[in-house]
Amino acid sequence: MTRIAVLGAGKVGEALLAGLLSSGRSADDLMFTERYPERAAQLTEQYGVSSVGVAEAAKRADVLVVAVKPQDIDPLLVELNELITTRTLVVSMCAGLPTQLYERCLPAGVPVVRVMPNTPMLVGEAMSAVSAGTHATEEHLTLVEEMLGSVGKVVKLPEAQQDAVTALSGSGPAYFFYLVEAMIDAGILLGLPRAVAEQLIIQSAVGASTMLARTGQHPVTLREAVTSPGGTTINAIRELEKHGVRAALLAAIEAARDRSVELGKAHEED
Ligand SMILES: NC(=O)C1=CN([C@@H]2O[C@H](COP(=O)(O)OP(=O)(O)OC[C@H]3O[C@@H](n4cnc5c(N)ncnc54)[C@H](O)[C@@H]3O)[C@@H](O)[C@H]2O)C=CC1
Ligand SMILES: O=C(O)[C@@H]1CCC=N1
Repeated sequence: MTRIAVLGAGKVGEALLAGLLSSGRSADDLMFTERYPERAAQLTEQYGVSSVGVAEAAKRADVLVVAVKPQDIDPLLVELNELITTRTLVVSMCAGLPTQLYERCLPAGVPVVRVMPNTPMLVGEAMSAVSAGTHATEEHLTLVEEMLGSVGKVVKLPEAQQDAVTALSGSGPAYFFYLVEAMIDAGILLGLPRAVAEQLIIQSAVGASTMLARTGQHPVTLREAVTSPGGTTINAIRELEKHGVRAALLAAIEAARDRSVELGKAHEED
């Protein structure tokens, strides 16, 4: 079995480890590095996966999944440059960072695959997009697609689209959580107990997303089915339009895309 090391076991690193374990992968084939020893000990206790140093990860793993913040990448690349060969596949999950950065800083010919996952990986419902770097072969891509396919859905896209993907599905869960949070507040405004408002909205979100995933119907059709002539929903829709919610989402996602581009530019060669 392919041995995978996650470098940086924060929110995404943990989601990947948890998702891979739930999909049936053995803890013996997984390892992680983590800068904070307390965090490392807690994850080992919870998941039974070993915490290792970066040198051991580079020596033992076939795939190194980089899941540190983009701002923390430089010292890690300096370390890895001394430790890896072209036999190791490097998978970057970092927002904005191009495969070219890795190819420039690591030994010549190292295969790199850029991935943008999202946190529902934790529950096997990730949406991930993968793009091959210069030296990544079809076999490398297949390996990464299999790994991510066990924790959700995967699409293969040109790397030029990764900043848009990051804004859309990488950050996407946050937008849904934000909407849920705001709708629970509306329940409070209408005088419902918080626990009741939470239950009503969370189950409505689960129901709506299951319909989207299972019926194959367009969101407009599903929304129209809830919007009765002279009924309640259309009054709410009028307010959403009046407050520019659609335009706000377009602008918000564009701003996220711009930030992803900016994170990549911060690592361009001088
Ligand atoms: N949080 C999210 O929803 C998503 C995040 N990403 C990307 O995933 C990466 C990680 O994000 P998060 O998990 O949210 O960040 P995080 O801050 O929760 O996790 C990063 C972890 O890396 C550790 N770390 C940093 N440098 C290290 C080093 N040299 N050696 C070992 N451990 C090190 C930190 O202690 C921390 O636990 C980022 O690059 C982000 O752009 C991608 C998709 C979604
Ligand atoms: O906010 C961020 O930078 C990361 C990348 C995609 C989702 N979270």
